[in-house]
Amino acid sequence: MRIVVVAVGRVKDKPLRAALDDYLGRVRRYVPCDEIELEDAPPARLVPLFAKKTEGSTTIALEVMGRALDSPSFAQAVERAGSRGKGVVSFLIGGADGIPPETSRAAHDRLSLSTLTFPHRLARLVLVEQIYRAMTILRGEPYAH
Ligand SMILES: C[S@@+](CC[C@H](N)C(=O)[O-])C[C@H]1O[C@@H](n2cnc3c(N)ncnc32)[C@H](O)[C@@H]1O
Repeated sequence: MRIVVVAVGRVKDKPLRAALDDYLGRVRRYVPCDEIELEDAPPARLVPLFAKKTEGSTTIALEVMGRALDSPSFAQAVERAGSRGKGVVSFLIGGADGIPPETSRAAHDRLSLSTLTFPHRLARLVLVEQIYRAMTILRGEPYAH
């Protein structure tokens, strides 16, 4: 399995960047994981960008109104997605205006992290933490605090 996080916006805030890098590093102990940042743009420009960056992968759009899962079920969903096709799982995070509807419709799955709406950079951090948690669940290993 390989994981790609495709997110709108750059994380420039140092503490947030450090927290993201910490969890990305933890995920990379288990699987290769890339982070791709897209410039925020109108939907007409974002749709082809998302499509290009996720070509050939199984795509999971992160949306407030997506399927709500607990962490063990999220881990199963990641494992299932990783067993499809080439084994590349792309997670999509939108910008301030969310994921374009066309990109959302094209995704293989739509998952929610909470019924609360987070700023996109914070949603990215919660997502990467949950991917790390999923890896520990799938391997039956303790979560390192
Ligand atoms: C500020 S939110 C976008 C809000 C926008 N009005 C909408 O309804 O999509 C920015 C991005 O963060 C992610 N996000 C924020 N809260 C989320 C949540 N609870 N579950 C999943 N993704 C979330 C989504 O990818 C969303 O596109």
